Amino acid sequence: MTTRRKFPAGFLFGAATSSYQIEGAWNEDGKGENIWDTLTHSQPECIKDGENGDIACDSYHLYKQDVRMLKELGARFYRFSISWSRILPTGYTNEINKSGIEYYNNLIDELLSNNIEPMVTMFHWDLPQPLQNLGGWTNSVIADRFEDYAYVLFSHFGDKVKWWVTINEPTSIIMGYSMSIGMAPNVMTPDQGQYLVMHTILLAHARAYRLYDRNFREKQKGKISLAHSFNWFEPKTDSEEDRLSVERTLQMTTGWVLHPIFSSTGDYPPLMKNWLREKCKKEGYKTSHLPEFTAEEVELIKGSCDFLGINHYTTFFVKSGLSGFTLCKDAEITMVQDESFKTAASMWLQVIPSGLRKLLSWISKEYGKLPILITENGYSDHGEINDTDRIDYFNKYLNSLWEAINEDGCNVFGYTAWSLMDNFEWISGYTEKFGLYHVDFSDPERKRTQKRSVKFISQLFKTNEIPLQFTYYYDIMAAQ
Ligand SMILES: O=S(=O)(O)CCCN1CCN(CCO[C@@H]2O[C@H](CO)[C@@H](O)[C@H](O)[C@H]2O)CC1
Repeated sequence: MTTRRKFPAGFLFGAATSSYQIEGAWNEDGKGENIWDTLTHSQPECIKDGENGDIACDSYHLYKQDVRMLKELGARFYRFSISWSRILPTGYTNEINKSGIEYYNNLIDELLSNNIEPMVTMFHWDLPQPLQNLGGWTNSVIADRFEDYAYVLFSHFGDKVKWWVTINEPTSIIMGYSMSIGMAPNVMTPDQGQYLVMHTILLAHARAYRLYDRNFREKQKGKISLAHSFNWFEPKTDSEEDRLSVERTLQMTTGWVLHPIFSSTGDYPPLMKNWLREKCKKEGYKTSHLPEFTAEEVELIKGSCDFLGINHYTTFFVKSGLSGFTLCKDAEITMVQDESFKTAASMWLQVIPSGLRKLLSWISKEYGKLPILITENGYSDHGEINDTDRIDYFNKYLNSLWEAINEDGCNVFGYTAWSLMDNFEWISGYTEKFGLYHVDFSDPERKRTQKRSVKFISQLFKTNEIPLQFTYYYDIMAAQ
């Protein structure tokens, strides 16, 4: 299209990373061990290239270079995560690591002196190992530990940090307790395990939110959310059973997280409660795998977000029944891909931009015009400097976002590119690259180099308008 597509005035553009993926200094200056240190050291076979985050991008020492890159991008904010075990080496607040506090204060001050807003993710998967030894997120006591950790963060950084994301991607965290794909802590719990993990995560998130309400909000005036991984789903065929499968998948992956927080009733989605009660009974279990919230817990969680953070990458096609890959076994559905769409270096990531507009409209229909921040969106390749596929991806997804805002009236107030720079991509190690900046992991200096997509993103960030000279034609989904 040749029409100029401008985002609303004041639209917030930024870039994101996470502590374990970029910092390195895994055991430096008093940092404690976390579950990704444990996994990559004791089970390197879980990682595609056997690699780890011991050094990663070495941002613990090179954070000033990272801020320079954000400045060059014209980023309004930087979404980074704080390593729980760098602040609290044992996970408990009996020992607060001064060097950890100092590192994040230095990073925050460097950002603020460059007019870049710090946006802090409190937990991005790197749980202190001692807390995993208690059972990790399957143990509801972690909600208490998370509230204590939140108190330390609000007290030390809340005067300068006005944007908080409590927990990154609850439905990805459960993978480490329920799927044998190698995500930390890589413990296979019985089927009930993933539901205990989500139960604790929702309580932990809400406890941090209410703590902020009670002790900090009046003085610090910040905003808090969580970041939900929301990949869209399309029915594989237009059969009734495939369309029902999509609705069931949406309720049992996204409703699982958002219904307790954003629905008028709170609590888990009725469809999910009924489906699991029937399924567990049929399979001979005494009770449903889904734990129950008390009435006060329903109230504690309901409304516990000032905005909604959405991480979106791709769309899956869903058919009923279990006949292959699925991210929601209990929904009895299978997720397939359509080879007519381009696939990134990450096999799970297909370029289907219409999915972003559709999921935003689904949220509006389900929960109303919530203020939404896209907290992650990006494309992976093998580290090419001339990353035209990444530009094509951003161009298409930003057009889809623009249409959701301007044609569907969705209340999206910002967008975060994943990621500022190439980094440790979890079980894919360094074999898949999401960065706007290339990082040379064979260079002890971890040299950062601008990729071509920086030209596209920096022009977007600075003009608030989708650059036209990069325009490619939309995929067929958007045309339908
Ligand atoms: O192939 S499978 O589907 O069986 C599992 C593969 C592992 N998935 C990949 C996608 N990730 C959600 C996105 O994960 C997010 O997106 C980024 C890119 O992945 C990460 O770097 C960020 O840390 C994370 O917030 C969850 C873990």
